[in-house]
Amino acid sequence: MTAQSPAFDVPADADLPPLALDIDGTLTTPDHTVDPRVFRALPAWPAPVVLATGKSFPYPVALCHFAGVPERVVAENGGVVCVDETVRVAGDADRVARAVAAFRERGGDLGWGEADTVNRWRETEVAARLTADEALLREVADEFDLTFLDTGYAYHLTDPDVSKGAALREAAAVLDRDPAEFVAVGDSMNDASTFDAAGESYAVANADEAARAAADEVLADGYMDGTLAVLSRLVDRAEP
Ligand SMILES: O=C(O)COP(=O)(O)O
Ligand SMILES: [Mg+2]
Repeated sequence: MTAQSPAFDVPADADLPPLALDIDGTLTTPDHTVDPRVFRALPAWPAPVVLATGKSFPYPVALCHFAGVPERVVAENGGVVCVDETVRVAGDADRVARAVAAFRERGGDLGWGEADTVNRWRETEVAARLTADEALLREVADEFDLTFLDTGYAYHLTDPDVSKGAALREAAAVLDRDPAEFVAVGDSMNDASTFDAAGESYAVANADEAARAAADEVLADGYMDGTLAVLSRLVDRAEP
């Protein structure tokens, strides 16, 4: 049986590697919406796919749910890992909360408004809008010993002990896979650790400097076009 997708055919019995895919900038369009081809490509892939994002836990879970694929996700830049029925949460959320309190006391605003659905379900780190006071965020990150990340979509204050890459290693263990079996695609500095953990890594054309430097290869195509180019290449390579 062959599952059809707009960009490639994936034989269901093809020997294809597991994937670690970033979401924003990698599975999306330049308008920040999910590229509709994701809903064909993910279910067609015969090996495990781990979605690794800086977004909070419900976002990648919802994407898996609506794409009809198993819930295999890394959220909050590695703070949360959920693979099949296993969930682990790591990182010093109290320290992050104290850093946010200090940021606010000094006049900072995370920039998401009253409902703040960006942070509402966040368990281990915090995200600020790119319009937030970057210098002040960097100041409190230093003071509270947190990592400052600029993904191009948001600023994050994250426990330095967590990363997408460390989380991918944990996800791989649950899936009984070697992290080196994974092929990773991403676009930002928060994907560099994923690229280190995976055996093969690609930065899409819209990637930032840190992702480009960490990737094995920088793709000619951006966003989902770049990601699909990798998947097509893997399918071609697997064909006898
Ligand atoms: O949440 C962000 O800032 C970016 O999300 P991403 O890791 O899926 O690109
Ligand atoms: Mg991204």
